[in-house]
Amino acid sequence: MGECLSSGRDERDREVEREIERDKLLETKVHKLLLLGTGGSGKTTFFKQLKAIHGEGHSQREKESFRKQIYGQVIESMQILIRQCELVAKGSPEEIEDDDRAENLQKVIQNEELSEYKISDEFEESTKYLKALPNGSAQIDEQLAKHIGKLWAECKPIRKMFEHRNMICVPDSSSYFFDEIDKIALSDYLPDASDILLVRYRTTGMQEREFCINEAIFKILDVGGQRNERKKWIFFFEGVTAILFVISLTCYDEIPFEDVSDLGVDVSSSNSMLESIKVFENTLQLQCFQETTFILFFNKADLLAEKIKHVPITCAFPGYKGPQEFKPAVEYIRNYFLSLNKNKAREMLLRFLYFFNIRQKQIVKGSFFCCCNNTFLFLICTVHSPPFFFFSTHVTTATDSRNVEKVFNDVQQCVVNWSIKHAGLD
Ligand SMILES: Nc1nc2c(ncn2[C@@H]2O[C@H](COP(=O)(O)OP(=O)(O)OP(=O)(O)O)[C@@H](O)[C@H]2O)c(=O)[nH]1
Ligand SMILES: [Mg+2]
Repeated sequence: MGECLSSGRDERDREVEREIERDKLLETKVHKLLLLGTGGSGKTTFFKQLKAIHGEGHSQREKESFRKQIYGQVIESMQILIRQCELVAKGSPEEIEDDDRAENLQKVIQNEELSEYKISDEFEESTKYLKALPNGSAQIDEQLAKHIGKLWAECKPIRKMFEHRNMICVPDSSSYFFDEIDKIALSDYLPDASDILLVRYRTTGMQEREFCINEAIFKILDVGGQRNERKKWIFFFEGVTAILFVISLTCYDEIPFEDVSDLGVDVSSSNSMLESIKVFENTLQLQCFQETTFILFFNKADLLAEKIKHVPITCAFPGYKGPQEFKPAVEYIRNYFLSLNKNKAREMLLRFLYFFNIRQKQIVKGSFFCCCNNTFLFLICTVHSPPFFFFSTHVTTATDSRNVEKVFNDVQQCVVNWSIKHAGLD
């Protein structure tokens, strides 16, 4: 009986020790999460959201810098739209041969009436004003706002050209800023939360921040996703706990920014989704990530819900035979990305397949699917852990704070559980 009591006490002591170790691990360990993905997928938008939700928010200086970015995006977008309308409306290949965007665009819209892109004389003053702005001018005053507002509200060719923004690198969010032009032109204008999330600014280099999410410490790194920026990724690979790989669900009909302005690129073989697939595949194969957790964000769900009604995903996935509807399309894209994994130890049908229901905070062993609020979570582990790593996938809208907050709570739990398991403290 005495032996029984003492062995029970030993067991309890060990459990208490493990709990202390676990708490220590959570308090001291900094989980390094690296945001990767091609340009425009939404990495910085996630980063900004985390700053707003779990960080100190944006300072006055940062807001002033975002204001400058917004001015830049609005002016550049309208200038591109004007130029493309003018070039395409000319209709003669000789006249546009020095401009790749227009050349590419003409191939796509050759069945349309090109004269529909001709901007009529009543807008001449406005187009002249915008074209005469010096390069990099970054200030929107009342007068400039009047011209931009008029072109956006009344000029049909501009609206029509905006529908082809995927071919000419005009960001989706430019329509939002055109609509808000009067607010932006106010002398005391400072961007609000939505403006900050929607401005498009290509990241160069890297920005990092530490966030405390549910008492665990995360260092999150945001890097640039454009081709020349991707060459720098390797400098940030050391000590990564998990890769947060962001994929734009809407880029299946887009041309990569680098190809739009590259002379001689064949647009028929240039596609942002194919580029994202290639980059993901290459990242999976890197030796240093063979035991790293991958968390995939299939982002811009809100935009896909609209785009899928007009543009089939077969542009990038000719093998897709399902309906052009949101759910089956996302499911197909998600499975396509997961199928790129060639690491046997990571493979889906491992001997143990666990699905982790975050809401109920319990592991359900052997079930095949678990769906919590549009978020599919796969927790895959090898039979002989460690090594122990998993894939999890989330369908996200990075501009939606509530969605990001929920997704990161899930990510936090997964990463922390992984750390506990990895340290042998589960
Ligand atoms: N509507 C919508 N817009 C989004 C979403 N995610 C990102 N965006 C917008 O997409 C644009 C590009 O997002 P970024 O976060 O700058 O992309 P990035 O991956 O950091 O791009 P790089 O810095 O070039 O690598 C911005 O205008 C964002 O506001 C989303 O889920 N929904
Ligand atoms: Mg960025």
